[in-house]
Amino acid sequence: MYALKELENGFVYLEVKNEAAHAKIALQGAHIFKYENYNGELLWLSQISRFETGSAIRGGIPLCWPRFGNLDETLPQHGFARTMIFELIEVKEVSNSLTQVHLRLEDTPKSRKIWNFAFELDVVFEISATLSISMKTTNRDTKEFLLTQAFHTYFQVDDIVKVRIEGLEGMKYLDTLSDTKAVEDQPIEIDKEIDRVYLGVKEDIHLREEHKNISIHAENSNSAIVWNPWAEKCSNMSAMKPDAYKEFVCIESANAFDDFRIVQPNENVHLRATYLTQRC
Ligand SMILES: O=P(O)(O)OC[C@H]1O[C@@H](O)[C@H](O)[C@@H](O)[C@@H]1O
Repeated sequence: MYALKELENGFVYLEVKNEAAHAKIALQGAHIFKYENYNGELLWLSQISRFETGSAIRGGIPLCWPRFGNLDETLPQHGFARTMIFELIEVKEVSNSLTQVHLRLEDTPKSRKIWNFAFELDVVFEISATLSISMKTTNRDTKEFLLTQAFHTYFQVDDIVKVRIEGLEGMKYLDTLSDTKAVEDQPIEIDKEIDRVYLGVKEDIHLREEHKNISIHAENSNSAIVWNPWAEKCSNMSAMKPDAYKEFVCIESANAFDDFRIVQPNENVHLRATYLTQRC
């Protein structure tokens, strides 16, 4: 079953339930903020996140589009899609345990003021025993445009200091905190602030905890970001409780930095990620 729901302030989201999973997707930002299957909840959501037009939800999977990060001073950090209202194109109950949700954003006078291109951004979720999300960017303009993008996925974890991230060993990364480059020599464990952009990513990434493994399979992505703000930054961030950094890690499948795309008129670019959860 699925239903469109509206909060008192007019904020609209789609609720999907099938035999395999339960999900909630806001029309603002095509932003999934809940996905639960028989292995429990996948996504972290801030207890104090605002659900209101114009501010991005803190948690779930914000879409960074048409920019990842803040290198382009002409655009807001992580682009503008996460605060735009998408159109719900279709919900397809493919089987008892698979629901497809298709949302679309097109350029508007408002988006043209921020980024002066004609485009379509099609986002498709597959809600089943696994979660998959894809973004298809189509250039509807007469001139090419540059695209960087990411699924800014907040994974819920039991305890950040017990997390181990595998699959990025041997990868080059840019440490954006020190603005230095290095090569990852071992699985990642987190005991302080981390903000790294990995390049040349080819393999699946695994987020391992004592009783849970999450595998991230990305398509058409050669970059990934690992981020946790840790205590000091967390206490200064919007819509985050001071201790929230203990409960999540962001592992973002991206086309970021050197992994940017140039999209020619009438061409499109796909980015897709699939998340598989396992109890152990
Ligand atoms: O607060 P925002 O705009 O959602 O960004 C959160 C974080 O997003 C991450 O992707 C960036 O690497 C961090 O530098 C940034 O702080």
